[in-house]
Amino acid sequence: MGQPHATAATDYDVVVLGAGPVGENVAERTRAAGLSTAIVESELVGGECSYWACMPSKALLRPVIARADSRRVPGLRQAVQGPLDASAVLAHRDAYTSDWKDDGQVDWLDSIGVRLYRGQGRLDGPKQLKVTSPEGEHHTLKARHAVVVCTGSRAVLPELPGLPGAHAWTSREATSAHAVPGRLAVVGGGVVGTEMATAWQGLGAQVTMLVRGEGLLPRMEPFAGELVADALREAGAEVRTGVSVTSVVRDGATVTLTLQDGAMVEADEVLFATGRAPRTDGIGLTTVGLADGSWLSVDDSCRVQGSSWLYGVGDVNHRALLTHQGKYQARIAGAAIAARAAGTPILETDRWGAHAATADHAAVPQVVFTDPEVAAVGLSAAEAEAMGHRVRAVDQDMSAVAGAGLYADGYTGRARMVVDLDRETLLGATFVGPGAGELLQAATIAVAGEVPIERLWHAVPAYPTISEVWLRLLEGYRG
Ligand SMILES: Cc1cc2nc3c(=O)[nH]c(=O)nc-3n(C[C@H](O)[C@H](O)[C@H](O)COP(=O)(O)OP(=O)(O)OC[C@H]3O[C@@H](n4cnc5c(N)ncnc54)[C@H](O)[C@@H]3O)c2cc1C
Ligand SMILES: NC(=O)c1ccc[n+]([C@@H]2O[C@H](COP(=O)([O-])OP(=O)(O)OC[C@H]3O[C@@H](n4cnc5c(N)ncnc54)[C@H](O)[C@@H]3O)[C@@H](O)[C@H]2O)c1
Repeated sequence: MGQPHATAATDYDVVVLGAGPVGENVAERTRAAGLSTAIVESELVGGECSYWACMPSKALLRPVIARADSRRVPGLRQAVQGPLDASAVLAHRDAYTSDWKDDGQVDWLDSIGVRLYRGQGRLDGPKQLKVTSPEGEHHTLKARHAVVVCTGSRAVLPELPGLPGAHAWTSREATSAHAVPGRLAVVGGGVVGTEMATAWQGLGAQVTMLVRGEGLLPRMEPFAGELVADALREAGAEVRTGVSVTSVVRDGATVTLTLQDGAMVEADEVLFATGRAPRTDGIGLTTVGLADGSWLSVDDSCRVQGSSWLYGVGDVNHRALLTHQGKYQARIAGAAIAARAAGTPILETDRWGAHAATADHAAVPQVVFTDPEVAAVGLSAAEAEAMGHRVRAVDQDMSAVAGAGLYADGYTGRARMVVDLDRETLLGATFVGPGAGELLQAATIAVAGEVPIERLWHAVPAYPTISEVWLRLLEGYRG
């Protein structure tokens, strides 16, 4: 075997570490601005989102939700009573991950003139990275203007006796498994837990959710978690709240979880959906005065606090762990890097300026693809009050809207808008119900646009769509 060899340093205007959706978008923006750009990736170009998160999870969920929706339509219900064809769903998921191959995304990087370095990258002092390729080659990359860390996040497992030997699932296994387990225990009631419980219960597993808090989706309006828990139970899952797992033991095909009251839960697989940690350990942060393994604290242009050249974009900055929000940050950071490289004296970093990711604070949209779907943007009523806003929450039963009744027999859903009483604009909105995800963009525009209620009154929803819930909410506010 030959000795690993080092190449001479190569200079680029911008070097991006991590080619997930966010790193790809930063590179695309800086290239479009005429800056030479290299990107470093240790696994697959496309990142967590393409292979172990958004794409495979939604490919698993779509048939589950479509079947549930169909069963609520008179005349169609009886045609969709059978089980899903799980192997066809898993094959559909495999197609969405391109069988975990990134050729298409590599070709795209090539087409936009971004140089890809495959391997593990780490900072090596200011504006410099070392990359070790899978073949053991070492490359030194120097950045004239910016290094952008987009290394994302990984699942966190709690420290529990027995867990290391229990072959527990994280989000990676939950999105890439090739067989439906008979019994699946899901620990954690956040977004990953509720989506994956919905998917695998729908695919035929017997799911038991073990949630230590009072309910599901604790960061959203309380009715969101309540409606999702009701629906999961109706689909046959067990949802246990206020329980903590204290140990895990795997014995062959069976995993046994012990709870704080001594009760035991047996399953074939257990998913820990208990949050995320930054993938910043071992990437050389200490060589630039930062703590190894820390989330990167950034300003609104996504530049690391106190640095003139280091950026942290996407999950790694912990502002909003969502693909679309990371890609938004990538557009903002890309523009800021280009402006600074061009010597622009003053950047537009004021609220809603071209170089400020203001929406991260005020208008983050999220759809949880459960049945019912949960769609939320901006602040919940509790968050708005905690931030000192004078607010009024207006609620509406979505089943009262003609379009909802037509969409599904016995439609169950609820909507809330949170109004800033001082400005008479929306601070947030939440819709929970079948098909609710597609209602969200209108709310995002209202929140990000700070559209006054008196003008929203003129935005007439078409009859008979579920969007007429807007009219009911506005009537509820205006009386
Ligand atoms: C199960 C699940 C479902 C989700 N569903 C959705 C959804 O429906 N919608 C949504 O908006 N968000 C969703 N998310 C969140 C979304 O996946 C993340 O917000 C998104 O992937 C973040 O993108 P990123 O580019 O910052 O990081 P990542 O996608 O994690 O990409 C980081 C990349 O950096 C690479 N890397 C790391 N360290 C190094 C290194 N030292 N050298 C070289 N390369 C390195 C990694 O290999 C990876 O390719 C989901 C998350 C999970 C877990
Ligand atoms: N559709 C989407 O937009 C989507 C889908 C999946 C994930 N995501 C993103 O991925 C991120 C990660 O999701 P997640 O669900 O892993 O994290 P999360 O933070 O949303 O939920 C984790 C849950 O686990 C609980 N928990 C933590 N430690 C625990 C323990 N030891 N025992 C029991 N419960 C414990 C927490 O209280 C929390 O409720 C989210 O922030 C979300 O934005 C988005």
